[in-house]
Amino acid sequence: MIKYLLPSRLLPQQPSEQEAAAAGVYAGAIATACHSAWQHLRRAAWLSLPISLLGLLPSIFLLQVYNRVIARGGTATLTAMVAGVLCFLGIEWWLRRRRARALREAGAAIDHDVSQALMHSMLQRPLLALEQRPASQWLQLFRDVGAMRASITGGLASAMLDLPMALLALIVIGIIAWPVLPVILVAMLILGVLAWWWADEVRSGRVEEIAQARSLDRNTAEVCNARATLKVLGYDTAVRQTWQSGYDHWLAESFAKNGELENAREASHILLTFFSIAVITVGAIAINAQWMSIGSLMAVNLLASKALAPIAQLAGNWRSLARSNEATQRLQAVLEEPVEQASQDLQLPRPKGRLRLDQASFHYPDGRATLEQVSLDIGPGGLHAILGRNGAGKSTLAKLLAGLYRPTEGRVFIDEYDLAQFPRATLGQWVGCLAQQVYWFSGPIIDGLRMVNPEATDQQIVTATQLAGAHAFVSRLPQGYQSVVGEGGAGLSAGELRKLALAQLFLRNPSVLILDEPSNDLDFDSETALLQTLRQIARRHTVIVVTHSLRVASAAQHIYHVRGDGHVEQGGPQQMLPRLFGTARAATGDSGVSAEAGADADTDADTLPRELAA
Ligand SMILES: Nc1ncnc2c1ncn2[C@@H]1O[C@H](COP(=O)(O)OP(=O)(O)OP(=O)(O)O)[C@@H](O)[C@H]1O
Repeated sequence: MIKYLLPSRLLPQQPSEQEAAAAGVYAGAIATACHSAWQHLRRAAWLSLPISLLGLLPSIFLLQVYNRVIARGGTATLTAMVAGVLCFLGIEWWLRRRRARALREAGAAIDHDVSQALMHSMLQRPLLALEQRPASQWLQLFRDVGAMRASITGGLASAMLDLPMALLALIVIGIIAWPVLPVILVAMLILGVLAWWWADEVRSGRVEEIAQARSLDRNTAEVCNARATLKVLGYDTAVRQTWQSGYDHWLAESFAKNGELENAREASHILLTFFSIAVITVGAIAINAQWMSIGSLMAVNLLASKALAPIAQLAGNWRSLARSNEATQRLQAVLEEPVEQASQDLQLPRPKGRLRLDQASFHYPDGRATLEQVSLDIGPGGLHAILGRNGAGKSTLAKLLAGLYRPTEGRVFIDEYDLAQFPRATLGQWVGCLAQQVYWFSGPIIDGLRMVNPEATDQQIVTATQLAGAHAFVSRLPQGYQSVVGEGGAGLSAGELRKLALAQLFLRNPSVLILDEPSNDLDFDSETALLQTLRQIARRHTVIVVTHSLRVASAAQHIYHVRGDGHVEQGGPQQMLPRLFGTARAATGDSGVSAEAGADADTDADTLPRELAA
């Protein structure tokens, strides 16, 4: 953190253009945020100078009261002095408010810039990178931004800004009560050394404590996510024990470190009192020797606390600096990770939907190869099924075709365009996906549908839900399309959620639709209706379905068998299905589909994509 707040000439050399391009585009976000915070911090530092001067007033007032008012009985002088001090107190209050505001603005600049960069960087990363880090870790990173801000707006910043006051207090002490100056200098030295020593102790301990707190957070988040599953499976005892052991470990560490900090704080307090007594003792001796007045001693007592307080305060605030430094390093490392390139300004013609894999291979980061030099030519148009055993690589192939994963070797094309040149946001308009796991954002159903296509008309929304088989059940809800769904789709069944997600996909009207096990959770009639819909859409769009269902596979015109050894074989259903399922074809059950089960009887599915494209 400190590194980023240093003046620019003290900062390490700027990275070369090549290095900057290799790093994430958000790598400079913290430095930029600190630069804007620095403007506010500088204002706070300037404001600290008059505040420091005004901070000397009470001691000068005390000195004058002893030397002029009490010694000479000057009531008029006292009245004038009180009026003057009140006036200056007003000014100090105003200055202090401005300084506090400047610190708040510095904190807000950090919070705003770094949080935004973090959110953008998270949403712009490739899917594979997102899959490597769980949600709880992202939440912790957002909390880290708060830790960075706290070190700027908290006690540490105030202590630093009060350091000029300490210097001024020393100068005044030197002028009005020089015999006690050595005592105060020694006190400052001892407190400074102790602050540094404790800082070291706390720094190392704190990092360990933070690591444990983070691991506990992750564990807690996982248990919270799995709470319903644990209840259903009934094995919460083992999980609770693991969580409890992590929690106890962290609590013990935190308790010990808090103890160390409290010891440091209490020791500072006792030392301050001890030095105050030392000042009075030395002052009394100096008064007896007529080297200074009683007024000077009273004033010096106040001044000594002004000189020593910021140093004592530093001791108690190293913890927030250690936490902030640790948080900043972690955030910097994450922001340096690469993100997807920004979308092109050029509006390219909408592709017809021909997908082509050219000698494409894909390896997961652990080195496992899922696909080896696969070449495929899919579409345009038609219903295509990807089949294979569990773990063979079907979803991986679907993600490659959707541009969600980049091939480690070879290339993937949509029409003549290489997918690698587009960020997912651009590709999403052309290649729509229905994921294996459906997630629905909380809020009214209509908002969730509009989210994917804000320009969709009411008619288009209703047609899309009819086609997806969702209109009937949504209409039956007491609030209809305004019904509020909970986080992740809580309150709806798995099949209902899948139908709504399908409606979202239709609303985007992409050239290629890739559906990962779309008939999961659907009843027989709904699956039949889905097949009818997909076949109709496949007349003008490329529809690719990852499936284990013989009925869905039977409806396809082309089959791609992911063998699990990195290779994919293809052929027509007549040739492939008997080999894969031991039977030539399943009954698709096209007849007798109820209106509630899927596409409404009066919905012309064939016209829907054209209507949505309008
Ligand atoms: N993010 C990942 N990191 C590492 N390996 C992964 C990752 N995702 C999947 N795999 C592995 O890659 C292989 C293929 O996974 P994939 O999800 O493509 O299988 P699938 O054919 O869709 O399986 P299923 O029918 O069970 O859905 C599996 O062995 C899986 O363990």
